Amino acid sequence: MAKPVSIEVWNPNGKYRVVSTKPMPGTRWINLLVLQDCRVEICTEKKTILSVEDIIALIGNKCDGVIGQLTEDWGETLFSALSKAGGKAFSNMAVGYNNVDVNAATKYGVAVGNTPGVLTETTAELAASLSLAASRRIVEADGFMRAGLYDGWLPHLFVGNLLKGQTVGVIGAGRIGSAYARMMIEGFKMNLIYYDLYQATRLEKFVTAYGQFLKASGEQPVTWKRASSMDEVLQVADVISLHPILDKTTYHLINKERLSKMKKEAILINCSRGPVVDEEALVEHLKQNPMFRVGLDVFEDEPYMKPGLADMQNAIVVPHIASASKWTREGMATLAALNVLGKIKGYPTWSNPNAVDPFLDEKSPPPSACPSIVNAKALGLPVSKL
Ligand SMILES: NC(=O)C1=CN([C@@H]2O[C@H](COP(=O)(O)OP(=O)(O)OC[C@H]3O[C@@H](n4cnc5c(N)ncnc54)[C@H](O)[C@@H]3O)[C@@H](O)[C@H]2O)C=CC1
Ligand SMILES: O=C(O)C(=O)CO
Repeated sequence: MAKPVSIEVWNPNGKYRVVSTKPMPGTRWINLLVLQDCRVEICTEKKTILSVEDIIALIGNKCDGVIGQLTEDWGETLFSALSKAGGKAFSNMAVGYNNVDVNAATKYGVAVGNTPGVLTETTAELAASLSLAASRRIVEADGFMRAGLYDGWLPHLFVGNLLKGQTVGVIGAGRIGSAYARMMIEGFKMNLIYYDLYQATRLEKFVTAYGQFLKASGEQPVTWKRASSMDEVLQVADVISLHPILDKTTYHLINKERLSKMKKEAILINCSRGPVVDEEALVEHLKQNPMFRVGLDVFEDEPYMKPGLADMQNAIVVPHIASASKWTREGMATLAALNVLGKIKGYPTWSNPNAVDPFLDEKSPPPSACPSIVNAKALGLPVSKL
């Protein structure tokens, strides 16, 4: 770091120094930290992505914990700097933590938090929005209107796909993948095929029960299938949505060969992480297959798009906004702050990171626990009995 970064300070005389690398939505997260004797320093630098050097400067000589962002490279260098400054806690303001070297954090005794659950429905809603926008060509049609090209109703104007009765394919049927699947099944009566390393039992039960309900109402029941391979999903589904974590096993999960297995008129949605898709291969596929459509919230080299993608009419692109609802972003800030606070105060970790609601209830104080620490086991941290 060359020069000091600009900061805003809350509770200057607080005992514990907590740094947030970005201003975050809402004030509850600040109040919770201040109430527990933290001096909160928020980086207000007008630079979207902070470098490792910027963050080292923010950490300084004494820092108890940091709340960071998914755009930052939290590896050996930063965890070593944080540990030298006496820090024992870091939390991403995100559920995904592929930007964090968890082993390095563990080596330096730093707990790594993330923010599961609070963004499940919001993210799934964006995936559903992109699915609808792509199937009904909403963005193309909007551009056509604004360009003054509409001169009357035509039988062939922006004809898209009907979702009802088609098959939705989910790759990675965890929290978000399952929530998305439910929206598409319940909302549009699509059948489900999914691929995950684990069985999505609750999702399967839901589809079975919903299918029975539809049948009892005299309607066509919906069905589900757990695919034995990802390729089966690609071959069968009309709309495919990607929701796995990003790791070595999911890097370029969708590549040239896999794209070629999908239906020519399929829709591919990605609200997981950009590198899950080989974006260059995708651009080529979009060029060769004009009826194939994609809805992308994430990109391989964010904030950039691969050459040619922005020119494709059959692609809808939005800037990583899947979790961007007010309630969710405020909740993410709260969970991230409570992860850091909990570790500083020596609280145990919450027993179930899939059930973090008690931390989000603004009317009552949060439990004395860290909502979600991903290396809790490796660090031997106690588990909350609450
Ligand atoms: N675009 C955005 O703004 C957002 C993106 N995300 C991304 O979504 C990801 C998923 O989040 P959650 O659903 O909360 O996580 P989760 O852990 O509940 O679900 C991930 C699922 O992926 C599955 N999986 C892992 N490796 C796989 C593989 N090789 N093949 C197939 N499935 C595999 C897991 O078994 C799990 O069921 C996050 O890790 C993050 O990267 C999450 C929130 C917002
Ligand atoms: O939480 C995440 O992983 C995101 O991508 C932003 O919500």
